[in-house]
Amino acid sequence: MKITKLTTYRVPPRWMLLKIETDEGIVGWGEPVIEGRARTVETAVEEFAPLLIGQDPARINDLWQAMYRGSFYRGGPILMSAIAGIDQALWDIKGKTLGVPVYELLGGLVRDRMKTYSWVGGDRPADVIKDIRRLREAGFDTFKMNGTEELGIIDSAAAVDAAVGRIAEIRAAFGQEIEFGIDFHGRVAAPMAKVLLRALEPYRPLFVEEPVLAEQAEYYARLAEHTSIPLAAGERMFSRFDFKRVFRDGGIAIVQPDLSHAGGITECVKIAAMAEAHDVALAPHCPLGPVALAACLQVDFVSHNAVLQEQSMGIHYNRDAELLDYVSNREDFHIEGGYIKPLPKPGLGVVVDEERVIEASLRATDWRNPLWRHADGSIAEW
Ligand SMILES: O=C(O)C(=O)C[C@@H](O)[C@H](O)CO
Ligand SMILES: [Mg+2]
Repeated sequence: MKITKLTTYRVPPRWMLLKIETDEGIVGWGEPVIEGRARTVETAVEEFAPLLIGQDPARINDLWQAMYRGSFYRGGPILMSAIAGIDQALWDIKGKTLGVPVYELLGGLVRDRMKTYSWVGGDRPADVIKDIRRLREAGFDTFKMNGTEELGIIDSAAAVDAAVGRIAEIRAAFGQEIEFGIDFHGRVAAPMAKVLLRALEPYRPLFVEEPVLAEQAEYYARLAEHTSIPLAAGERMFSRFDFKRVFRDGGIAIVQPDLSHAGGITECVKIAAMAEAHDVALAPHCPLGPVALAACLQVDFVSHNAVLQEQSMGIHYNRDAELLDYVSNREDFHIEGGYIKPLPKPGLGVVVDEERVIEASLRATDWRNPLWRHADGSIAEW
């Protein structure tokens, strides 16, 4: 079998889907995208195409190494997202060729269902109580929200109290009937992370995510000494080589590689195994589309240390398209009581409605994350 064509489709709300065709008619789908840089990743995919056209899609490991090591300048969000989507599509082709889901090719299931969580509140964490109530009716009991609005490197007691007060309200409203992660989203600098973590302790969040920016990873171990709250990170790390420093230095209890940013299934199963060796849990990051989620689930179902799966149903980014809009086999993505079952179909397990993708690609917009500024006019982390 030979790879014959790569086609990318940028689609609302902010995703990009990749179709890889072969000379035997089997097609694989991937989701190579970095939110806010879809066109840049699209160019990176186009630049990898000459390396792939004419090659045997079954040789995923060799093609992965050729894309990664064939780039003298390597790693980082753009190239690793391009490789991720291509890798996903190659695994999709392999599974479809052999007539089995990818998890069967990775040693089979380690669990019968996977726990998922939903986002509540928006960029500025408002209305979380209302959102939790609505999603609890849909059977969810685990949630994630932004922990703060803009926050200064050093900020006021009032800003801390506003952040903590929201969490206190949640516990007052729902007690221990729900669990939730708090995403600091890189908005919190190390000095304030200590203050906030200490103030949030009484409310026992399931985890605090990106307690500081990924480029401040050396603080994870120090912050972990300072709090019992499990710390999570990973969406802005892009390969084993980024994660190995986190495992070496410690401090992170949950790693959250993004299957569409960190080199795809081939790389993320290795990151998952590294995490297991360090007694670190896996909770893949996935605020993206259905192909990314399907790739996450393939890794979740073969990873002993997988504990939680993010999915974007109802997330505040999905303005003009929802998670399953481009999927024909929506029933396979049914979430019951917050759990999802293994996707039964061959390959990644997602049947892409190509007509809807093509139609939607005609109205794709260039999503960009907002640029926030503090009251003094200086740039604020979003
Ligand atoms: O889902 C998460 O954990 C996030 O932090 C959302 C963020 O990743 C946005 O997708 C960036 O555009
Ligand atoms: Mg996050």
